[in-house]
Amino acid sequence: MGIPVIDLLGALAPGGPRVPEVVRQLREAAMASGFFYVRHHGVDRWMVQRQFALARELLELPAERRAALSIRHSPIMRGFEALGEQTLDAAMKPDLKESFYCGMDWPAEHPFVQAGYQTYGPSQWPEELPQAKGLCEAYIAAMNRLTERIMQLMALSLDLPERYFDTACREPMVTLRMIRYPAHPADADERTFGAGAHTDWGAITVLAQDHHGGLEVQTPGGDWVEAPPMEDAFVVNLGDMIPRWTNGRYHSNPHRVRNRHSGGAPRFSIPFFFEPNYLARIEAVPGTVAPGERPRWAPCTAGEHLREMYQRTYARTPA
Ligand SMILES: O=C(O)CCC(=O)C(=O)O
Ligand SMILES: [Fe+2]
Repeated sequence: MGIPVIDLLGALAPGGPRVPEVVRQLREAAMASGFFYVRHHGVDRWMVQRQFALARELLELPAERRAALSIRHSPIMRGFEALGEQTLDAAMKPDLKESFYCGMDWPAEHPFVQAGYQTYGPSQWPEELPQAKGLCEAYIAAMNRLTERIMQLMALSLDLPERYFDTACREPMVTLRMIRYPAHPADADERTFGAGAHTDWGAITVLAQDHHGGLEVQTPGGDWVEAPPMEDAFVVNLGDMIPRWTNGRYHSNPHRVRNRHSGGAPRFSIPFFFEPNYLARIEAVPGTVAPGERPRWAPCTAGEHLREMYQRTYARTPA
């Protein structure tokens, strides 16, 4: 089973001619692995290319500069993650990747910033790259538009009103991550990964990957399939909040990365993580719990859910 490709042409705006067809395809993908490609997604190609160029510049800053702007210095995990700092699959070795995390620019007086809530606070921008903040914020704005639309299509796919999730998605928790994976070592054992098998934690992840490949996705049957790069397409996958929101009807499947096909070059990828508002209540939506049955998950807030997940893989507690 491959990963389906969903063409968003004619479905990016409410009332578009292809909305019913896209909603059907989305439902099918969400009930299978929770992974799909999107084409004609409305994000300019040059914007994605520019973002990859920036990812390279960021992750090629001298190691001591990156260490000075480490996520360890940020209560909300913004900044640079070093090689081996995260272990996405606790049964495996630490991940062979390094990354830069940033987010939206919230005003210091916003109540969520004041409260120190995860994701709502300042990023750490390197002064050597003065263009970084503007580029990332523009990219995040484009990703926000795309994900908000995917959430609307998802609402339709659950026979809910198109704007059902809009309120929960206001002032969302978003994280943009730029990752560099060194080439997979020739002598690596089977416990070595660029990113160990994991599910994403939020609602929607939109991933731009370079041309090297290396992402693998677990199918509902348990096999691992490659999610090869596709020009001008993003890989979209559902995170753990979606099963919680749909009482298990939609899936967030494990995936992992090994940079094995690049001929020794590093692999870059840019995942954008979209989660609802920190205070949004995540509980089974209407129509997903059969009469007489109990929901599979206890309700929680989106913030509680995310906080628990960071704690598990970084062995530290963000706000
Ligand atoms: O680099 C990739 O292709 C995937 C990264 C990923 O799964 C993540 O950051 O959650
Ligand atoms: Fe992931």
